[in-house]
Amino acid sequence: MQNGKTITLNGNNHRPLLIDELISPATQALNGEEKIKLIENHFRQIMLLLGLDLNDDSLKGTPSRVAKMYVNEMFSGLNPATKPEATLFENNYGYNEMLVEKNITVYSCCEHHFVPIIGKAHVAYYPNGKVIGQSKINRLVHYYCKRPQVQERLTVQIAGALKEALHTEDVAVVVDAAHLCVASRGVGDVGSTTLTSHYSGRFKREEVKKEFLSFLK
Ligand SMILES: Nc1nc2c(ncn2[C@@H]2O[C@H](COP(=O)(O)OP(=O)(O)OP(=O)(O)O)[C@@H](O)[C@H]2O)c(=O)[nH]1
Ligand SMILES: [Zn+2]
Repeated sequence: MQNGKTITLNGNNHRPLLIDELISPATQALNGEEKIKLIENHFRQIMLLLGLDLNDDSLKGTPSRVAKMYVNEMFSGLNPATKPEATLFENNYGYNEMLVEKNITVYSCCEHHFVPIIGKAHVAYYPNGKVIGQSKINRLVHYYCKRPQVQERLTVQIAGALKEALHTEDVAVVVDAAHLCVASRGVGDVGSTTLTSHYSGRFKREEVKKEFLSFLK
C-alpha cells in the first residue's frame, strides 16, 4: 500500500507492442507524482544496500532526483501522453523527392544495463500528399529514445511512427550509436558503435537506398 493505493507490479503481465505500446494496468493507475514517490523509496533502498550514507548532505536528495529524472526525463517516452503530434502540411510545392533529416541526436538508455546509448539517427521519406514539420521527425525520435531500449526496437519504432504519421511506406531509418554498456563496463570497447537500419517501400530499391546512404556520407 502506498499513498492510499495498492499496486501489484507484475513484470510478466504485459508485452509492449512495437508502435502503440501498452502500459501495464497497475502502472496506468498511478499518476506521475505517485510513480516518483514509489521509485524514490525503492532507489533509497538500493543506495542503502550499497552502503551509502543517506544522511550525507550530497546524497540525501539523490533518491528523489533519480526518481524525477526517470519519470519526467529519461523514461518520459513510456507515457503515451508525451507522444508528439505530427504537424502535417499540404505538399503545395509538389516536392516529390527524398527528404532526409540526418544527425538527429539519440540519447537513450540500454534496457539491459540502464546505462546510456548515445548516437545519431538518420531518417528519410518520400512525401505522399503531405509533408511533416521537420522538427516533428526529431521529436518522434526523441520520444522513442526516452525509454529503456534496445537499438533494434528503437529503429523499428521510429520507422513505424513515421509511416503512421506520413501515410506512406516510403521510409528509411538508420541509427548509429555507442552503447555505454559496451564502452564503460563489460567488454570495455570504447571504439565500437552499433548500426541498425530499416528500409521499406521505395527504399528497398538498391538505387534509392544508395542515394539515401550517399546523403549520410
Ligand atoms: N541486440 C542488442 N543487444 C544489446 C543492446 N544493448 C545492449 N545489448 C547487449 O545485451 C547483452 C546482455 O548480455 P548478458 O550476458 O545478459 O549481460 P552481461 O553479462 O552484462 O554481458 P556483457 O555486456 O557481455 O558483460 C550484452 O551482450 C549487451 O551488449 C541492444 O541495443 N541490442
Ligand atoms: Zn547494455
